[in-house]
Amino acid sequence: MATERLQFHEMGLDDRLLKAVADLGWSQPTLIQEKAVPLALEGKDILARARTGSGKTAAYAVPVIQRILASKQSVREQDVRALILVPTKELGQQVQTMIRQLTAYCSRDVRVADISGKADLSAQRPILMEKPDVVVGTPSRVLAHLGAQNLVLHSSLETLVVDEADLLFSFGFEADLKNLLCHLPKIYQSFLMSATLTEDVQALKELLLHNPVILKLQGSQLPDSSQLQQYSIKCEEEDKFLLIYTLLRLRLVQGKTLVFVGAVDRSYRLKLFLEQFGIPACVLNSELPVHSRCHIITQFNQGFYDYIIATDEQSLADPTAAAQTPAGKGKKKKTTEKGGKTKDKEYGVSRGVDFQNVANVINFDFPTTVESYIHRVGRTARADNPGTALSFIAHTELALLSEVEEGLAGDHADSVLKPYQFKMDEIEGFRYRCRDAMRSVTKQAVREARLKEIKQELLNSEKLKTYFEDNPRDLQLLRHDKDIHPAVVKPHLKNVPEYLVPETLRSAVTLSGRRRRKRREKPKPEGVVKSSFKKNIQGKNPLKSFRYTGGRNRKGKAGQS
Ligand SMILES: Nc1ncnc2c1ncn2[C@@H]1O[C@H](COP(=O)(O)OP(=O)(O)OP(=O)(O)O)[C@@H](O)[C@H]1O
Repeated sequence: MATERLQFHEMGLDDRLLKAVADLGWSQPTLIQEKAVPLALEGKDILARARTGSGKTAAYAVPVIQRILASKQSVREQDVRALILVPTKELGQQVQTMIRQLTAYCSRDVRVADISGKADLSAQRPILMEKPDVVVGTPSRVLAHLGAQNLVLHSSLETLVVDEADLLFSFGFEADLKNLLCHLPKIYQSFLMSATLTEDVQALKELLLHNPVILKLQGSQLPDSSQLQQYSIKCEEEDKFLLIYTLLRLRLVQGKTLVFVGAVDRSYRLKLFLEQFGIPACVLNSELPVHSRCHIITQFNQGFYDYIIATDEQSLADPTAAAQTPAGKGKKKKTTEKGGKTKDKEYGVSRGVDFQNVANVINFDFPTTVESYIHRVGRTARADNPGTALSFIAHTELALLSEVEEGLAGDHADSVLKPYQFKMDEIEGFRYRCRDAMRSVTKQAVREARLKEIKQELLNSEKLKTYFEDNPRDLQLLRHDKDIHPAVVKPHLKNVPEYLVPETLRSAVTLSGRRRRKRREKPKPEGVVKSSFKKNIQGKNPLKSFRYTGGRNRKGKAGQS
């Protein structure tokens, strides 16, 4: 239904900006944009809390760009006018991309540089010497450049944005941020943006904002159940593998899916496990170079992969904390994992990264904090899209589930996770195959999978390109080195014999990669969200026809209580 929402063209924005917004297909501002943009254009400091995926980036980017465009009408020296602080490199690149999209018709007038990447300070110096209008970076990076005099802000800066504000302190940026403030002028406009309002944000508010307008939008921190459906399934550790196999192999979960696990090792375990059934997934973790991480996200967004197995930043708090250890909460961040592997402390998958069109988020391991749950689940149901979140809960994670439910219940009655009644006994037939597959996923296989990833990185490395040009033999050796994790894939596991498929699903699922004839879907009445979980022939969600305990329901009637 058309609302009386203030429209972009009623905000007094530059035509070039409006054209770019139209190109992005944004027919109207989101709620946070509608509220924040006019206030920002009035010059107010803003503290905004709005749920994940609600369009906070453009809520500050649009006024930042507008202000720069307006100032360019008078002859002024080229200078850095806006600084956007982000907690992670992924987010840095994403913010830069969004600003580039919004300045598609005025890219000469508004130049943006993201310095959060891994390049040497000296390599980034020339970029900063050109004084881009907008600089995006992590606090440590920005501080390093300020210290090296590559960046001077005390006379030119007009706007400071702190994106994902709650994360900056928890990522250990507090000292950097305080030092950084000494380099800023006395007066500038500030924005603090966050999906969660923590004590850290409160502390930041005192530090950065002057008499701000506080926009605390939407009661709930996550979309309500008409847009986002949240479920939990109680199961034991081994069942997690059985469940994910069933959900993905029988395509009960459809569409792009992010699977979160609690540790890097575990992500490779899961990847290798799924690979044996012919289910390809890529891993995303802090050990991968930033370039590769961003590449994976871009490729996922472009539809090259359906599944990403991600280790989010909570695992940095305690790398050994897989599913079994709910006590990771509040622990100090480490930057090395077992075995001395260096992790990137400026890595974050679940915070702010705009994975596009994610239909499902699966918490294979449950997150250790309420915030982490919100941010992980917030990767789906973004903007106006529907989404589903499904959490596997081992008994060691029950306390965490209660904590999250409590945290969300205060927020919105709709937010509470509904139990997914799953007939585990009907998929018992798959257990043997899963055990068979798990036997191949040895520590050695996991180690080799990690090595393979590194080998791939070496082959793709821009930095090593010239080295390989000078030393082609090394490149050949690396290329023709025997595949590091040889055929753990067992071809016989790829196919699912029909007799193993629960009766209730036989007519609905896709086996051996062959699709059954698609049923033409009736157009849905307005407002009905299409579930991303595949429906069975009776039109019921097949997952709901399973019961974890209790009697069988051969007819496939919905068994959810
Ligand atoms: N006015 C709009 N209309 C439609 N889509 C929009 C609009 N504004 C932003 N979007 C899209 O919504 C998605 C989410 O936006 P964004 O990443 O800014 O959310 P966010 O609030 O910063 O989320 P998070 O808290 O997770 O960082 C993006 O894909 C963006 O392109």
